[in-house]
Amino acid sequence: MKIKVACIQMDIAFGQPERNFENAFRWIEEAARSQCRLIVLPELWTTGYDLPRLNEIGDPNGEQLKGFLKKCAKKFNVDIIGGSTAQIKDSKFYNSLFAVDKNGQVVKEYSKLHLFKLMDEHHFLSSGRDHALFNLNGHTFASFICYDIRFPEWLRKHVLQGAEAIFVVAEWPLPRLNHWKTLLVARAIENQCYVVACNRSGDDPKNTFAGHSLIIDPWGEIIAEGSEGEGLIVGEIDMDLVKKVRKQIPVFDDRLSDFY
Ligand SMILES: NC(=O)CCC(=O)C(=O)O
Repeated sequence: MKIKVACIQMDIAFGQPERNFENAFRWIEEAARSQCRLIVLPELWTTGYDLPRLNEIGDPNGEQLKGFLKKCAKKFNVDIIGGSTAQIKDSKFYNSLFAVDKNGQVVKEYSKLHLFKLMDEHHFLSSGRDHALFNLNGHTFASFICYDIRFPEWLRKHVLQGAEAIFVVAEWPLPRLNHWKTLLVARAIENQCYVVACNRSGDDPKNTFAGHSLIIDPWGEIIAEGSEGEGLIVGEIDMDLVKKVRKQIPVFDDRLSDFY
């Protein structure tokens, strides 16, 4: 089965959810017009890293983002991995991802496990406790948030439980572009699965972001890559290729799990 996917590599208006919802809607409309059936948004795209103002601009129980995603999914008949939002839950803040299918059903909620100290997340956010696995149209996928990709064991755990594609939503800064690309290609090769990684573009008061969203096949080939600016990064993922690569080099049969 082949799926045309789009990463929405958008700029984010700092601390201005309304502007970001308008911008995201335009991009989703354009992706749907380009026949993309699965759409991915970046990390914390509703607010950016305006963490000190989350009391004011955070999303209570993620309802604002979920409502938006459900509406877009049904209107455009697309599945959406809706990036993440600063969710307010039980008086705490989480960096939470929601995925919604084309019928408007929420199929996944995942809150970022590894908080990134360099961007002050640990001062404002709580770490999630969910796994990242979900089912979409008969396929098992897993979705992670930015810094999570530096923890190969966390991603591997999900692949061992059946993930055929890994989705990553990010706000990854430009000075570490080399890490972004290298880590993502490595995650695709070692796990023999697709990696679809959506980064933001633009600046906030502290960072310039890298863009360079990537779609990488299970052989580690980059099939689509963004520039630094805003744009749609589009590619086709072929779930049969995952099986073929895993057959050609049977890493999962050859693992010696008694040793590690
Ligand atoms: N938003 C993030 O988690 C950024 C992670 C990052 O930049 C890194 O180098 O890791």
